[in-house]
Amino acid sequence: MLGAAPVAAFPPAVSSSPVNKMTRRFSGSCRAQRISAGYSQLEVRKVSYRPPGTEQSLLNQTSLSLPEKSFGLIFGRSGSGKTTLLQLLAGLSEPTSGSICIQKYDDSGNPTGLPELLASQRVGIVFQFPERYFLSDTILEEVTFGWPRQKADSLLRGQLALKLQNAMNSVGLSTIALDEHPQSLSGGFKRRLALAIQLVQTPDLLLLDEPLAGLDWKARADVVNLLKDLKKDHTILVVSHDLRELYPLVDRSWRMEMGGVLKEEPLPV
Ligand SMILES: Nc1ncnc2c1ncn2[C@@H]1O[C@H](COP(=O)(O)OP(=O)(O)OP(=O)(O)O)[C@@H](O)[C@H]1O
Repeated sequence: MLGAAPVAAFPPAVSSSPVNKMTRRFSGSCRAQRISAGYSQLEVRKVSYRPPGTEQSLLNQTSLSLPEKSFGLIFGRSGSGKTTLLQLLAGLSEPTSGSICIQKYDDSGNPTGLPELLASQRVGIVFQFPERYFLSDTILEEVTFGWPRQKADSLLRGQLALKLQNAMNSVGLSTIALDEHPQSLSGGFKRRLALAIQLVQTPDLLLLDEPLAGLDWKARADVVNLLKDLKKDHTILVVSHDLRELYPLVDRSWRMEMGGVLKEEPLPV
């Protein structure tokens, strides 16, 4: 299990920094040149997985692709392999075969460069009932778990404080007291905190296993609204049985069939 790591006691940065609100004006004959930025997407390519020491494959040639800043949802029967796939994506286990990578494309949809393997440091995962794994006595310690406690120079301290502030802002927790106990929060706010713990690492991909499980109707609506906001800036892949509530957010969806076979199909709602 996790040991007691030193914790930073950095206060959030005081001033709120508006994110890129500057607008540019072009006058006369001066024209804005279109920059071809392209896009990147997560690609799971024919991934199979057989746990070490077992004969049975839990995933069978699973493939999916999810463009950046999209919301993907995997549904299917209990025991079909959905959580196993999230664990592979998070780098907690290695596929037996196949690959998990990020591929860049130009605006015309042509691949640019070689695919890059997805680094586990770039992935945040929130397990089912994440509040059960809160270990610290304060919200600040929980979010900054593992940060250097002392001897950080002022530049690093400033950067970490900004990361903390951005993460708390993005989950709507910027006004809560950071010295409160995490377990004193309501159910919905505990889920917000669990998301902030991942977002503070600025992941490229956010994986959520049953984000609405165990919440009352109000907290569920609260988390759905939060995910709608997060979707604007993050690539999110969710495993859930709560199809009706998440339906408005979903860009791509897949059914996981028993035996770990994944098929892209619309949500049956
Ligand atoms: N390390 C392992 N060794 C052997 N079997 C495993 C291992 N991990 C998971 N399983 C089995 O693999 C199957 C798929 O499990 P998984 O948790 O991925 O399913 P799931 O679709 O997420 O189910 P649920 O919806 O209930 O969470 C289950 O039958 C599970 O018992």
